Amino acid sequence: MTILKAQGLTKRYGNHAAVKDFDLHLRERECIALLGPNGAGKTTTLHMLAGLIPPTAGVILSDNKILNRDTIGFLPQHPAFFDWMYPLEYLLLAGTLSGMTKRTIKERSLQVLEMTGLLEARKQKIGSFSGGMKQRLGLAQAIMHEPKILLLDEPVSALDPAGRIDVMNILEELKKDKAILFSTHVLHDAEQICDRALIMKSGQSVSYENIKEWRGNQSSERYRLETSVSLPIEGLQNLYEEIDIREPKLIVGTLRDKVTPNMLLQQCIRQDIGIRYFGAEEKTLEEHYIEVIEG
Ligand SMILES: Nc1ncnc2c1ncn2[C@@H]1O[C@H](COP(=O)(O)OP(=O)(O)OP(=O)(O)O)[C@@H](O)[C@H]1O
Repeated sequence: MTILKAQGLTKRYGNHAAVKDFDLHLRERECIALLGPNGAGKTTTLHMLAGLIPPTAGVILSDNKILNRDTIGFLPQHPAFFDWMYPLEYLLLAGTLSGMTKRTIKERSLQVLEMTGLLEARKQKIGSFSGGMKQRLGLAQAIMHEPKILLLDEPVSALDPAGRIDVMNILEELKKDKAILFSTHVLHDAEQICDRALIMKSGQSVSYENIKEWRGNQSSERYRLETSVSLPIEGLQNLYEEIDIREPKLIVGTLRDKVTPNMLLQQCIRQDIGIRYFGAEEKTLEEHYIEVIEG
């Protein structure tokens, strides 16, 4: 069932359309990545969906009714923290702003700190937190009131690899009972965790892929060949229809009609080329993204 629907969403600043005719169908427990270059309109879209800025045109519905803000948890791109506060004070503030009672806030704060791996750090001031811990506290704030929908603006872009993995693991858990829409420039994460990827360019949605179906639809006729020596390409080249020599020891390509992978491997053996890896290669979301953005 669609839990968040947007139709014809548009935001104009003067003559400039930051977002134009944007449609979205976010289903229960679905995770969608919002991708696009800087300035594509991702933040503006998330702000409209979160009710932070009014759209110039278009409608936003939840369960086919006018969106109730209580169903949304939002993590801004640059969450503001008071360094002198303790995490529980910050969550008290967030819970109070969401209209929660003091008693519920107390219980729920400990739960969300546990979920975000910050329970042990509850006696530390926020000022002593690392970037990753702050981002997790931002997530804790977003889920305080148990929203059904999470909107996250670049939750991992500013984090180091360990911090990114922590946040991604939390999102994996959260998506078991929440619908999540998050913007990111880290395409690998989007590919790992999301059901769909929505690519925006110049304020418009230009590609909307179901990641599983998109993978299944790919004809895996590209092969990746990694060798232990720099490739003497003569002899191999005429077996390929299309060839991409990425590095001296790595080529990716599609074989000619009637050429089998075995024939390619036999040719490598004849030329005494040591094979380190050979296998079918699927297109990555990153390659698809670049084709869509540059196309
Ligand atoms: N308050 C504003 N006034 C005028 N123009 C704005 C305003 N907010 C955003 N824009 C413009 O709208 C466009 C979309 O901006 P937005 O921040 O939504 O992009 P984004 O995809 O989130 O970019 P990034 O990846 O850099 O965060 C940009 O051209 C931006 O300059």
